Amino acid sequence: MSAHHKNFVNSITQIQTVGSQVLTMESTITEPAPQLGTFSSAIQSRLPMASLNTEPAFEPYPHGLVYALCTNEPDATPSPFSPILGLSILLLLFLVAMDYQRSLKMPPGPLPIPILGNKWALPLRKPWYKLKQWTDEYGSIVTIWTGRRPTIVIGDPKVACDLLERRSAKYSSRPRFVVLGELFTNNDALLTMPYGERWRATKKIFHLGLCKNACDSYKPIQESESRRLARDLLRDPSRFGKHLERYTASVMFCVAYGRRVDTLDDPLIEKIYERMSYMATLNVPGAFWAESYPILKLIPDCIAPWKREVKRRGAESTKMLLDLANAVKLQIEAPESFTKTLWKKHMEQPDSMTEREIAYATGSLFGAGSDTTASTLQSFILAMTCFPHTAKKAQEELDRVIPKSRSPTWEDMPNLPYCNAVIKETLRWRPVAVMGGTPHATTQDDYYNGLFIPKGTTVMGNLWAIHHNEKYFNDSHNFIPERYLGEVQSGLDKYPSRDGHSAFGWGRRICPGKLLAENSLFITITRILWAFNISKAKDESGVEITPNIFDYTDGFNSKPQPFFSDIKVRSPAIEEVINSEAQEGERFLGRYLYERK
Ligand code: HEM
Repeated sequence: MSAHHKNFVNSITQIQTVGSQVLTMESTITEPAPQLGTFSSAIQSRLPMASLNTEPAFEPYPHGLVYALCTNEPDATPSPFSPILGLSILLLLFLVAMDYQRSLKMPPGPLPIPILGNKWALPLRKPWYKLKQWTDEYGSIVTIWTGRRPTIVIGDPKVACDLLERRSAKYSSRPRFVVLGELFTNNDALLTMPYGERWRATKKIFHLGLCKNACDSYKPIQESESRRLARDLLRDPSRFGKHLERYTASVMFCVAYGRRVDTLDDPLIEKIYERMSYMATLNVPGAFWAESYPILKLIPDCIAPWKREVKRRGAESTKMLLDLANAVKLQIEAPESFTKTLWKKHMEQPDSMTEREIAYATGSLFGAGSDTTASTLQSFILAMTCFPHTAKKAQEELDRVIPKSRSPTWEDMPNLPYCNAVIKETLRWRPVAVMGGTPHATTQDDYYNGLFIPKGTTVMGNLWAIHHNEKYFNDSHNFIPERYLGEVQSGLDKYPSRDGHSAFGWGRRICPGKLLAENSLFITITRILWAFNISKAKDESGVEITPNIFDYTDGFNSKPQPFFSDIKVRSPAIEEVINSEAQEGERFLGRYLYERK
């Protein structure tokens, strides 16, 4: 019997002492030690993992009920509850036995409490650290239990490609999202939609607006907005995070609705961002008991304030998306956009999609595309601040290829291998969808290397473990673009996918906005490197401020916490080009600044 299975047997006996378990089995989250002095020395010496000073938050545990069931003393007076109690205990034991049988064949994992699973051991804050720790302990494929629902956590890119790509016919659904999917969006957003006919039809709609030809047609928007971004960085470099957010918001708004975002103070944009951050809180593993016990969804709204709130916000959000889509319908003179294309199709074939589907398709586009790209760009600035020698190498390449009189363009892409490697390394080093984005789910039973993966299993590719797997990337927290130029990979396993990272996910559920995002990353990253020197900012006493490369936000998408960076234009000649190109960009974008009716 394996250690894992012995654990499970032991755990059955622990059901009666579940209360004390909760007190004693608190987990410690670990992450690489924050750098105190120099970052590079910390990296080189691979400092031991240190405790986070923030304790994981635990929710109240309903152990009282289970404990009462198990310790009920026989009563002298026959009680009408005794048969019910007896039956409940029998049912409980039956379920425990079934779970045990099933788990014997499944990949190993941490000790679950029967019926309750491992939820209590998974911290709400930055769960990807704990998931990686389990990968290190149990292997590249680990089972954890959310209530009685199994989740497979993958920590090796080869396993992820074997299952999520090569066997994508079985691995392309989504788990049940009781709160975000069913209560908040009624599963109308592609991201949480289960695999099937409806998903295929919606995916076709996305393909229409995000295929290579469509993406080529968006390039002038991306180029013009990135010219404006360069001027923003020139005028007010300390607010670089906000400028990057405005850039991606504007590109996505132009693509989705044909209207640009001139400032993030636009109340509409504030509302959209507020919706997105609310959605991110609904998707954190362990945040809602109804995810582990979907039966809780049936509690009447009047006694479930959490449910009332989710539904209220869902209705508000649908109204906002419908208003946005309808504004385009009414605006005949609005430039071409994803929404306009869908309305045209709707007019030709009214049955092809509903108004709500149009609203959700374009709403998902903005929601999935703006924050992800902006966060990746912020990670790029963080990398350039902490690893300035890589920026210098990229600038040497740019200076060789680009004449002084202009900034980089799409045509330069094949001649800039080092810059392309910087982009790949950014996506590997700090993937914004740090736990692999929305998890997949299986639609059939399967076996992998003799291990059973039942139908309905949630499957998560933990990018934090996959992109920092030392079998594929040595010194993985060090920013080394040369990995993608074949210079330092010797002795390591070859990464199993063509990109050399999995930042955009896998198989049939791979990010449909990948090409649009890659285009944005190319045009902004090369422009920033061509135009600016990026270095550590200094405090009032002239001492350099070293940002903490592990200081990232919680939530579904993780981005760097605000940090200081010194961004300075490289020469007066470049400053002149930035200003004149920004003017041209503004002229082009004029058509995207129409008044909403
Ligand atoms: C750097 C930027 C981006 C990153 C890192 C990223 C990453 C991801 C990841 C990891 C997934 C989950 C894939 C999976 O389940 O295997 C995903 C899904 C998705 N992404 Fe992106 N994404 C980015 C930009 C975009 C953009 C620009 C758009 C839209 C134009 C977009 C739209 C979507 C949609 C709609 C899905 C859901 C697909 C489905 O469930 O079938 N993303 N993305």
